[in-house]
Amino acid sequence: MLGIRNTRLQVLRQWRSMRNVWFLKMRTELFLRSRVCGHCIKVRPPHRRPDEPPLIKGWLPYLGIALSLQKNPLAFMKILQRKHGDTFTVLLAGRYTTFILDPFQYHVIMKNPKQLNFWKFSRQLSAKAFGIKKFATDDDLNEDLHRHYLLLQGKPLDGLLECANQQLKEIFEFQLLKTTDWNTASLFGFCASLIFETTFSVIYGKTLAGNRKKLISELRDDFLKYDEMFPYLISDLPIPLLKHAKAAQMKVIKHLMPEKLAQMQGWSEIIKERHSVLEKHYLPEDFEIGGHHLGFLWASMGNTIPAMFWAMYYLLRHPECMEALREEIDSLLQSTGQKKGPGFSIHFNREQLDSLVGLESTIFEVMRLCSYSTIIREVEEDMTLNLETSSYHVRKGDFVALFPPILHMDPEIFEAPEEFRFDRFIEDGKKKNTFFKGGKKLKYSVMPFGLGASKCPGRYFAINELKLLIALLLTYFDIEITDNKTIELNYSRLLFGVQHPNSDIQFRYKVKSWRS
Ligand code: HEM
Repeated sequence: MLGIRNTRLQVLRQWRSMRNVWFLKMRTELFLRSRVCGHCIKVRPPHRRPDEPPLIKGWLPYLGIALSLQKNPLAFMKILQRKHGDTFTVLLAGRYTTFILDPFQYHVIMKNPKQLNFWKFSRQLSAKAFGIKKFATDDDLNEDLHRHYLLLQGKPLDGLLECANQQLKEIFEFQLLKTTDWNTASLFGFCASLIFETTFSVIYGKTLAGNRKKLISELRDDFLKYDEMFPYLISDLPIPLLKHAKAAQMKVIKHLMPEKLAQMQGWSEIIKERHSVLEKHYLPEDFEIGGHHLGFLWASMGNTIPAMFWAMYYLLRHPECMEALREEIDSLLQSTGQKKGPGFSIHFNREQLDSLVGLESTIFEVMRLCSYSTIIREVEEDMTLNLETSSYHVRKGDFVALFPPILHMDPEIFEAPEEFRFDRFIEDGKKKNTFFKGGKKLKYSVMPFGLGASKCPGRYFAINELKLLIALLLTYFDIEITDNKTIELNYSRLLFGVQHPNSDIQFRYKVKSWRS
């Protein structure tokens, strides 16, 4: 009798504990559901259908595998790949996301631009990160703005680079070349300041107000605070920090409202055109105008700043690379009749920058190691993904994604992929673009700039700006690292571009001795 009672009690306890776990899960889910805008938690049958990719839901409601992925994205994706193959679906922050890891299948995204839609995802991101809501109701606005991205390439790019040369001449002459002794600085802060001031002036021109230095420093500091908050803004989670993140966003938007930008002289062609488009779609006092400028500003610097940091970090850690690049730059200066020496007289045009194959290889190697840009599309209607080896059904509202770090760190493509080798992208003194996997030529080998509809329109400017800055720093300064600590990637903005370092590092620089 007592035995039966004990068994009943055990069953009751088990049932209660199961019920509590279930309640906890439901409460978390409902809480998140009530706070999360734009996404709904998908209700799925507990098992995948036979024609769907393997499904990994993780153990956390809503978040799914998000935390495991963020801890060590590459290692975790490799575990999933070993277990489930090159195509699988995961629950990731409220979305079922099908990853295609086989680089020979990447073209699926390009082949189905209508069924695999970039704009929906991009609209949600613009609303969260930049406060732009109008894309959801005004398709023409998106198209009008996109048309002008061509002003970042081709002939207009020459103008932007000319302006960058002028801008850097000022920064070097009036700031960096002023002292003759060693200066110690934090590398990330130094790179962020240099990229911010150069890029902002190239795109928006210069302020007419007298206190120019103060204004640009204020804007830079507010932008960098906003950028720090960026992962929280896009995370979708109801975290207390979100309030601070929104406040930081608002602060930068205020700097970028039309009446403030009207005080700038020398807008680039792209800003003039964007201004006309925004005037057509908004009233002058509409806050979203500032949001559009913030979006463009972030796109132009959000990745370039950490890319510059990592390029300098690897240069400082690899003297053989620094030496080789110095030789390459010196020989370009000689062949173009330019003399190193006191005073800032050096100028590099696009053709000259293009000839710096060692520097370009270094930048691509840095991107290979540090870029986690993930290509994401939303499935418009239930559809079949026809891959070479098999076909999979994916559902409306799910995401399909490519995860290039798997490609970047594939030892079959890049020997010793975890090592920094600055000359990886050089062959017989020329740029090397051809890489193989399993004896087959790859169409894509390094993908920091996205693919297809979402490919970065500023990529040529970005590479040239980085080259220009690094070439000038190496020409005018002796540079040394003063910290011994090893820096790693901080994955807080996982899936979004070049990752930030987990810590800053000290370095020192001194104007080359010909000046003394
Ligand atoms: C190292 C530097 C850079 C990297 C790694 C980079 C990477 C990317 C990536 C991956 C995207 C696509 C995002 C997506 O799929 O959602 C993108 C978009 C974009 N980038 Fe860049 N970018 C860089 C620099 C720049 C610069 C310097 C500019 C402008 C001067 C720029 C302008 C843009 C714009 C306007 C978009 C949005 C395109 C659209 O809406 O379709 N980027 N960038």
